[in-house]
Amino acid sequence: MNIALLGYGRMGKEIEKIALSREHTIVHKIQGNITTYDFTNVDVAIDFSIPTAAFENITHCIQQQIPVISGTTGWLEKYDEVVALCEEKNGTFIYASNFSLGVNIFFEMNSYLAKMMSQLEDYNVTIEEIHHTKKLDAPSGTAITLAEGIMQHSNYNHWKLDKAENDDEIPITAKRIPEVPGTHEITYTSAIDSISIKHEAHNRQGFALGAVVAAEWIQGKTGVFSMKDVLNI
Ligand SMILES: NC(=O)C1=CN([C@@H]2O[C@H](COP(=O)(O)OP(=O)(O)OC[C@H]3O[C@@H](n4cnc5c(N)ncnc54)[C@H](OP(=O)(O)O)[C@@H]3O)[C@@H](O)[C@H]2O)C=CC1
Ligand SMILES: O=C(O)C1=N[C@H](C(=O)O)C[C@H](O)C1
Repeated sequence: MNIALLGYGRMGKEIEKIALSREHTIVHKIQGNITTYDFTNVDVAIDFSIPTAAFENITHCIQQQIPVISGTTGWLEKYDEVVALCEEKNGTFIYASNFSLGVNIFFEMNSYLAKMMSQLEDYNVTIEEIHHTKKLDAPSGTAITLAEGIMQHSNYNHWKLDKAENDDEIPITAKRIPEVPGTHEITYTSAIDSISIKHEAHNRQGFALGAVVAAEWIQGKTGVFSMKDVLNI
């Protein structure tokens, strides 16, 4: 595949390594103003840029009929607009707050646990995420996806950064510690005990591999997909 990297920071560089090891070619490493690049020979664009650039990057590719994989977090208020454009243009798009296989298994565990806990009123849930100090957004996209998974199966209706103010809010704590690639923990606490599940990334390889696998999987397909589709879980 000929890949255009939209964003060539920590993730862009990690994706390049994995893509080259799987015999793909990087045709562009785009760090700004996407409109100046020629997409004629591009099979797929992989966007790991910054929250303020993701929407323009993604919509530009959809307009040019280039399939897009996006892992950028912090721009999701415009997700529905991207879906609408994709449908209008018969385009191809995958967003995932987290592309790693481990976290996608963890998402399933989170839903299963939320279902079991939904009848147990003595327990309150909290989410904690820890990331490196260069991260621009808080809470992490993964923490938001985890909160959404809990809300689907419980009486919680919102998430709230730091302290919850109402009973139907899931509090999310975001900690920033140098060099941490990404840790997420969900804890249910009662007066009697606590139950926790945790995912800890040791490096960025899992995120990058998942994004490249998604780019390979999406070839020849049209529509809006998720990592659940890619991994068939
Ligand atoms: N879904 C997932 O699995 C994962 C998602 N992420 C997310 O991916 C994103 C990138 O993370 P990370 O690589 O660590 O961040 P970095 O800051 O290391 O990289 C972002 C890069 O985007 C560049 N950039 C700035 N403006 C644009 C633009 N208009 N178009 C393209 N690129 C641009 C930046 O350039 P410059 O420095 O010159 O501004 C920088 O090199 C974040 O939103 C992060 O949360 C991260 C890991 C996993
Ligand atoms: O910024 C990061 O580094 C990460 N961002 C993603 C997120 O916001 O969930 C995924 C991963 O945890 C690393």
